[in-house]
Amino acid sequence: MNPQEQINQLTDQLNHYSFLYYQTATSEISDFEFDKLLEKLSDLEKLHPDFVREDSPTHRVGGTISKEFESVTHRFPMLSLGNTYNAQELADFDERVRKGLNDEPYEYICELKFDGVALSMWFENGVLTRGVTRGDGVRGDDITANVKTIRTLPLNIKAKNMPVSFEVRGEGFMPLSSFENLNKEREDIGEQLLANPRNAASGTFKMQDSGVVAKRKMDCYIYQFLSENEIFATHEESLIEMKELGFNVSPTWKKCHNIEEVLAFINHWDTERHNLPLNTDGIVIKLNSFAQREVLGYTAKSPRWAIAYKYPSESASTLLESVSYQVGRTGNITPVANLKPVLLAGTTVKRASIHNANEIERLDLYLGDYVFVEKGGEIIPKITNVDLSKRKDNLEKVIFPENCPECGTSLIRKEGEANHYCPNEKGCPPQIKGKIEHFIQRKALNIENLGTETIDLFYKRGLVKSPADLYDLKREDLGGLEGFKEKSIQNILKGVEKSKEIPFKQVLFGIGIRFVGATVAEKLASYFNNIDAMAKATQEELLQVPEIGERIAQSVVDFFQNADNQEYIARLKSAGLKFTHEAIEIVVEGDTLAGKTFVISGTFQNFERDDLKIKIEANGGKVLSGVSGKLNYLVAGSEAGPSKLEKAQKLGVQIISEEEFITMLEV
Ligand SMILES: NC(=O)c1ccc[n+]([C@@H]2O[C@H](COP(=O)([O-])OP(=O)(O)OC[C@H]3O[C@@H](n4cnc5c(N)ncnc54)[C@H](O)[C@@H]3O)[C@@H](O)[C@H]2O)c1
Ligand SMILES: [Zn+2]
Repeated sequence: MNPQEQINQLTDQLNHYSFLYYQTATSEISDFEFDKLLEKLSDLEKLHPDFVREDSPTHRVGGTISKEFESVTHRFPMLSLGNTYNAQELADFDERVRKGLNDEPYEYICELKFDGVALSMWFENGVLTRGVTRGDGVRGDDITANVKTIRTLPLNIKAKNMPVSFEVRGEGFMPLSSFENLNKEREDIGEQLLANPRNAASGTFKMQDSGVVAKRKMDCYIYQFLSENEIFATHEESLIEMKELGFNVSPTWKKCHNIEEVLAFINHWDTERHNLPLNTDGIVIKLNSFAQREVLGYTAKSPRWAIAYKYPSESASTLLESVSYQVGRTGNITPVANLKPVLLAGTTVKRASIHNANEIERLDLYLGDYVFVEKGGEIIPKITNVDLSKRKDNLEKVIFPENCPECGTSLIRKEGEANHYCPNEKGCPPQIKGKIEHFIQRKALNIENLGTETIDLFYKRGLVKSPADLYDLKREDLGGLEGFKEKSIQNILKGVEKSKEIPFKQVLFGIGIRFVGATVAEKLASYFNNIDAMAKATQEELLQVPEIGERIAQSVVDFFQNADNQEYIARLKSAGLKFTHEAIEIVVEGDTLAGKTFVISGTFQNFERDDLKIKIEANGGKVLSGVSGKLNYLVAGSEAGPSKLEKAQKLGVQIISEEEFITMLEV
């Protein structure tokens, strides 16, 4: 291949990876490999400037803008960062800075490189007016409503000495705890898990429904202040002042006077960063003085006064021994690689997920291959690629099975879905056992003393094939079981008995309707009050329930139309489970709000929504569901529905804040 062909090939290849990375949040190669290819292209371009293509990834910021949001032109371009992977490249950077500044003294500020999405927040007269993504660096998506759901982001800056208009930038992220909760919820309802917090964050910030974004408890670390006239002399000053103003500046930054101190910072955080509430993938080293930054300037893609040092993502090579196929509660089939144990980032890895059939095809796996496993931002290690240099002849190709490995039923793959699943809901053992495990979990029927092994045993003995069978269990049935002492038998039966007191919303979650997670079950329970009303509801009626969309509505309708499910519910009913919603008893506190009507919208600092409702009713007020001309007050929280606000304004309904509501109570 001649240099021009090579440049063409690399350009196409890198643009392809970038497209996947930014638009579909998937990576076909590791970031390290991507950056190596980019460096190779950049080197070739320097040698052959005539062949540089217009669409070269070396001089463009990677993202794009999407159709779903209004696009906004940045007042100051939002650039990327140059990156390095080793101390030598870092020393080279330092050398360039030193030369560029003609040996003047200088300082660096080191920060962690937070692994999320870059956000830009505009303030006018102290008020947050816009939140914008980086996009292609010149224009980004206006995602103001979503950005406003970030609790740590002040919506209003009171300080007097601020410019009329200014901008702060930072990294929006999904805290690891939110990420884990979200995946737990998805697991509960049999949905595909999200790969890593960064993808989850970039997907979440681009959602249309900011109510859903609010629930995901996103956060943002602020690391940059911008205004037309520079008001700070150094980056350090700006960080201190922004913190003072109430912005969420991570306290992890440090001033360094030379590259040795920078290296010490890098070493310190290499291990320490794993204790932070979010993923980080490196360190950002920035020149402290703004005047000196001006001197060094920018390339088309990144500032010359800053650089990112990326921690090499830990990767190991090991033998692929076999692939097993796990069947989930909802019939999802997940291929899992069984590996020769290998040490990776301090833990021994024996298994790695391969996600689905597409991934098997992409990797082109053979049993006996040596594969690279990486932990990256992911919780479960994954196979990134095959070490082809070690591939032997006559290996057996890994082929995704056509039949369920547990029950033999032909697998199904719905159009447009990546996953295969086993449709034999009623007869496939792991699906049956999975449903029972789902049913007894703490958030559902909370039956203590029943573990996976016991369920397995009960199932094998033909004692329990459905959660409903639990309620038919008798002392005598369990008496003959090996290893069961009288005491544990009694405990199990007691636990089953106690579950009859569990509130309807938890029972509804426990019965395991597809896509009905704990929160959705709660919404449905309080809307319909009992299971019969819900079972009779049409798709249209279900869509009236707050936050219930097409997919859930359809799944609920399908569930209740199925004769087996009807019998299942009937059995649970006759066992005495609660199928009626018991409204919380309201304890009267006073009558300050007597005769007044309220609609609640958004989220609140001092109350959960339900508590706010109780508070209003306890003080004699009435809560309505929709805004009308007769309504007295709309209590608007931090992400109040725009349509409700608009309607209230039109109809002249008084809109009050949470604080104003609290003051009303104090009168
Ligand atoms: N694997 C793939 O297929 C693939 C494809 C495309 C890009 N990538 C990866 O993405 C990288 C390019 O992404 P990029 O352009 O967003 O660059 P980048 O993520 O390497 O660096 C720039 C970004 O860092 C973030 N950042 C975090 N903490 C910061 C701090 N303290 N100060 C300043 N900025 C901070 C900002 O969001 C900024 O936009 C590549 O180097 C590559 O590793 C991978
Ligand atoms: Zn099966």
